Amino acid sequence: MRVICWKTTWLSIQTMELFDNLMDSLSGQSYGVIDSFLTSEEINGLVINLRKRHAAGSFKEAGIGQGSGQHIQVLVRGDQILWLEEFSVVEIEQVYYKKINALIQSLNQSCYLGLKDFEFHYALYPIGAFYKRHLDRFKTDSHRKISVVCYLNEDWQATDGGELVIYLPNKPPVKISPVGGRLVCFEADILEHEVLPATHERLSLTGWLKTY
Ligand SMILES: O=C(O)CCC(=O)C(=O)O
Ligand SMILES: [Fe+2]
Repeated sequence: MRVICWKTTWLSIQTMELFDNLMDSLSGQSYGVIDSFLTSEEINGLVINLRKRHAAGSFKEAGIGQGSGQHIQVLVRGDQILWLEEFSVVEIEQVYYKKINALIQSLNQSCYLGLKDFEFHYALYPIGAFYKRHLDRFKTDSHRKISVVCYLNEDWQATDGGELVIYLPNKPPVKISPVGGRLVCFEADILEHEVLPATHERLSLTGWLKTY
């Protein structure tokens, strides 16, 4: 369990505006997007780290379910993942965590979400891999409040596919392209979503903001 250090974070006016827009969107339609949450240097650093660990064989086929009930099901999801561990966090991951902590602080201050913890994994979707329509929150784990996906694909084109499709109640689904640096947040227990296959490897950092 990670302990979040509630240091006062000084956010730029621009970041505050981005967070405010995200929170409006989250409270209005249960999802929100921040473009350019990461700079291209940050994306680059994370991708280098992701690729190094992938080459070292640290990634595993992602499973479905939780704990010992987890099983691998390529017909449902075809991504490979690596969880970020608290004690092996390299500098560039700390930069990411710092931004996530600032976001958590804003969400708690404005939306009273009581977020205290988070967990993230790298995800690599090989060409053609997908993740069928699903809900992120496990039936037995009500602590995952907000799902957060940050994309690490530089030069992603609309024709590359790999969109995240979010299914909204009583509205047409929304398709979001996994453009590098883009951050998508949505309510983990409310919005079903899926990942469409892509014509390129699709990289991301995916995680959850939790109440404990
Ligand atoms: O990568 C995405 O766009 C979403 C991933 C996802 O739904 C998940 O890992 O649960
Ligand atoms: Fe998901």
